[in-house]
Amino acid sequence: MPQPKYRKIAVLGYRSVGKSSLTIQFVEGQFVDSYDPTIENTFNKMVSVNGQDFNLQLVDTAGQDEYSIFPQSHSMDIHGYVLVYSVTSMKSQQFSHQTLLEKSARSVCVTYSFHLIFHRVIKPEEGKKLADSWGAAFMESSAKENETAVEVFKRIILEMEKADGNAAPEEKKCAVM
Ligand SMILES: Nc1nc2c(ncn2[C@@H]2O[C@H](COP(=O)(O)OP(=O)(O)OP(=O)(O)O)[C@@H](O)[C@H]2O)c(=O)[nH]1
Repeated sequence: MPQPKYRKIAVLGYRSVGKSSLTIQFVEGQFVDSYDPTIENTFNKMVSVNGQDFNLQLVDTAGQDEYSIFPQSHSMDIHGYVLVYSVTSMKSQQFSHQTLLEKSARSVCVTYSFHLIFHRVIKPEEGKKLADSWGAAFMESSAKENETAVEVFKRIILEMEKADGNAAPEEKKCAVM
């Protein structure tokens, strides 16, 4: 069995788009209904993807806005980024443009939280087009569904593997430990 690979992932995006909810759904398997603005939280999780163990460190960052200064620490030692916006907020999507363009992300996985789906204002094809223009992976997910939250982190692992020049492993089950 190969040694676990350490990977550090930053979860970024506009304020209140579901960064913490998505991360906690992945790490703890539960949906947090309350809203408590994040300063910064770090989580650790071991996952196995295609027979390779990954020791993940997830940095759930404080929500950014037009006035935030992007912390230098979020550009250092990060192997991959999960950029979140809410499909209910055009502003949060436009902001994700800015965040991404400001930095040289090594691997980016874009995810869209189904935040109050009845008020969706951004169509999936719009998100896909945007992600394609960055060469980023695209996914829609809901922090209420464990399966889609797991898929997001599985996808960013695969994107990081590709960026490392490792042949993209075949699609197999992702086991969360
Ligand atoms: N219905 C629904 N609500 C969500 C979803 N994701 C997050 N929420 C709700 O949206 C609110 C904000 O979620 P958070 O996860 O705290 O957002 P955040 O981006 O971490 O917030 P900041 O750290 O302040 O930027 C909470 O009340 C969550 O319960 C989702 O996928 N579906």
